[in-house]
Amino acid sequence: QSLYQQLGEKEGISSIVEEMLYRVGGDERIVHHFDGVDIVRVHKLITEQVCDVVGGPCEYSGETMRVSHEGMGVTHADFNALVEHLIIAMEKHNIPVSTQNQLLAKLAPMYGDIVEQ
Ligand code: HEM
Repeated sequence: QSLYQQLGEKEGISSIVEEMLYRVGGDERIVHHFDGVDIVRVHKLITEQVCDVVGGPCEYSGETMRVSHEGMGVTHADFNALVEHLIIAMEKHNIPVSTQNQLLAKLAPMYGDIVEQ
């Protein structure tokens, strides 16, 4: 099974990202970054991006990570908080740890373009 299939394909990814964003919305450490943000659009774009980087039949149509997070002042702790919610979301969807780690490894290289402090 490909990583894309292990994550439940587009539908599974969409629902994992939804769960992650829902949890981010309740996290007072980082929710301020999302004030005034069109969360439906961000959900669509992150789903598309994850689908793309895990080899699914999607083409990410959003901005680069550097441009879209520029000036936000996302910290190391903020980044870890979001990843924590992603892990919990994957746990809730019964994604095996080895699969979780494969997705995290695909996202890790984006760290330098997202975190500014
Ligand atoms: C691996 C980690 C992350 C990934 C893969 C990711 C991915 C994305 C993507 C695909 C977008 C849409 C880009 C576009 O507008 O074209 C986006 C937007 C955004 N991200 Fe992230 N992101 C990550 C981490 C974070 C963190 C840690 C924060 C803050 C705590 C954050 C806050 C935001 C906000 C506020 C937007 C909306 C920007 C806007 O529409 O004005 N992101 N992210």
